[in-house]
Amino acid sequence: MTVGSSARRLMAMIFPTVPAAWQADFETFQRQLARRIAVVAALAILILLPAFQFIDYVIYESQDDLHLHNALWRLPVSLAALGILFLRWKQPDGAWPRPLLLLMAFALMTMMVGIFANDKVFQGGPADYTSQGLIITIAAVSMAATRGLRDIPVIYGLPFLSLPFLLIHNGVALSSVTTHLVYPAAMLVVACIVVELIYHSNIRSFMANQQLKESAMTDPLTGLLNRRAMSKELTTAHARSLRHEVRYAIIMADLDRFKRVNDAHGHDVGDQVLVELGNRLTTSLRREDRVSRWGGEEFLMLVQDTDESASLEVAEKIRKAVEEAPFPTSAGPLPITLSLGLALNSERDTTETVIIRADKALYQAKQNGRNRVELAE
Ligand SMILES: Nc1nc2c(ncn2[C@@H]2O[C@H](COP(=O)(O)OP(=O)(O)OP(=O)(O)O)[C@@H](O)[C@H]2O)c(=O)[nH]1
Repeated sequence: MTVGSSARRLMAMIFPTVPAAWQADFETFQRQLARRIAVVAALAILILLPAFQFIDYVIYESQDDLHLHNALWRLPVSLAALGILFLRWKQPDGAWPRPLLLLMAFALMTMMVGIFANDKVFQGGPADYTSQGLIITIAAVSMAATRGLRDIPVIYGLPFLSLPFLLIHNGVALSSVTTHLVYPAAMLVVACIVVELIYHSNIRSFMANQQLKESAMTDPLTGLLNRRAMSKELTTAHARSLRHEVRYAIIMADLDRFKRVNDAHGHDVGDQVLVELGNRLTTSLRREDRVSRWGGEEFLMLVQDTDESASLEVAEKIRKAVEEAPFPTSAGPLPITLSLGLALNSERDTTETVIIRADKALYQAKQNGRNRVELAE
């Protein structure tokens, strides 16, 4: 292994990226994560901000300007939190979680920076208390950056850029503005690191989960759907067929005289034939159709939105794709053929009855000489 490839593997381990095929699932994962964080953060905000407002009154009783100022800074973030809880109730599966979470985080940082800038100059004001508040807020808001570093400018950019102006506006001397910026700037750097670590650990846990999910759904030899996953697909297709009044077809396919291949060339060569068959079946079907390894050398295919002549054409195309070119194996090219049974669903069917009819048609194809398609009655 070269130094370059080791470095690349190390970088991929530290900064994993999501493969294109999983992007849609990753979006869903991100949205669910953002929704959970948004709801918890909104509840925390709606409990903590009124509590802080009350504590301000108790500690700094006579400073009405301070209370009004703080209440105004606290209002937008409280509204954003209320908006999140409202949408969670009205549109639980909507696309709002990420944008609203970012908006609430931005409002929270703006609030904190505003209060921080004001308390720095307030006579007897709670400067230390807001410095600590700023640190805690930055740490808490880091959770809102569900896309890592790229969310930071959205959340922190404007509040931090406006901090020097707020300080000057509140009467801080130009010469001491930079002193007041040290704390927030240091926290910003820490936040960037934390956010990136959280983001990549999220990606890693998503990928681990996804790999588990995929391996529970696929046949390890051919990479096709396994029987369990295909059963789910059939249930969905059946419900869809009833709802939209469209038909689906099930094609049950079985290699002809496959035992002879195993006996003559060994199990490994037999496995190579199964893998090649999986590829040919997949490339013969449309994207919305499904192929599964139903049992040892038996494959079940689901053809969506179809009718008798179209599905017969598909089955014939598959048969030809297997027959027309020998299968490349380590024992050399082997001529292979496939028998297929085809059944279309009707209103009276369940998925099980369609499978039984496809199976019977397959049996008929074997009886009638193999390497052929039979349509179920
Ligand atoms: N290499 C390999 N062979 C398998 C696998 N699963 C099942 N088989 C073999 O598939 C063969 C099926 O044989 P049979 O049921 O007798 O059928 P056939 O020889 O294909 O004959 P017909 O179906 O009647 O045309 C058996 O030899 C099984 O061992 C597998 O995962 N790998």
